[in-house]
Amino acid sequence: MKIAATLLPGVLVLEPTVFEDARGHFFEAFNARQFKALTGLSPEFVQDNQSHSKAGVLRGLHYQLHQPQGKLVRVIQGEITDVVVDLRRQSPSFGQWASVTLSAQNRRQLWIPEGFAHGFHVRSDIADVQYKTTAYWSAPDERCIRWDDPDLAIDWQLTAPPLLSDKDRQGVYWRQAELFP
Ligand SMILES: Cc1cn([C@H]2C[C@H](O)[C@@H](COP(=O)(O)OP(=O)(O)O[C@H]3O[C@@H](C)C(=O)[C@@H](O)[C@H]3O)O2)c(=O)[nH]c1=O
Repeated sequence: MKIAATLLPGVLVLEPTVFEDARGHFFEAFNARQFKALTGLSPEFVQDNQSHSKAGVLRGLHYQLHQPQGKLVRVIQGEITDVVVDLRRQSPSFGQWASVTLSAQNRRQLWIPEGFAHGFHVRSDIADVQYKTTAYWSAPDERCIRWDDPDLAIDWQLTAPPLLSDKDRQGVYWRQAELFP
């Protein structure tokens, strides 16, 4: 497993070691001991989520306010632009965003600690995205920031208007977003 930093402190890119043979390949998608050795962290994951999306779908930017979720995200089919926004008031990168291409081919995983809003845009015909979370989903605790907020000015590298959920169309502007207590 290789690890690389991103522009946002605490957000990490992990790349598993892949063993190829005549049958195909094998890799450990998650190994708690190795994760701790590389990151110093021992997150307790309580949910494994999986979503399937069509080309052009954009989900986000989501976070939970009182029960924040750390997320370990990977793509098992297709390719996405994965985006995080730092909502941690004390952080040197507060209000900044970073994006990483995650695909079934590059097998990269993004570790997003608690304190970030998260979203992704699907660049391939379909994308199956799988992510582990450190807190349970709580509908009343969910918040959504607009993906196209002009102050955040995220470069999603879109070539067409994205396909959004009704909920995501009603995301709030960054300036009005509720921040972690
Ligand atoms: C997130 C979630 C949704 N659901 C249900 C609610 C709803 O009926 C259906 C679809 O939910 P959503 O529209 O919120 O799904 P989606 O827009 O894919 O939401 C996800 O987006 C990405 C970017 C994230 O970071 C995730 O944390 C999550 O917020 O699934 C659960 O049962 N458990 C969950 O953990």
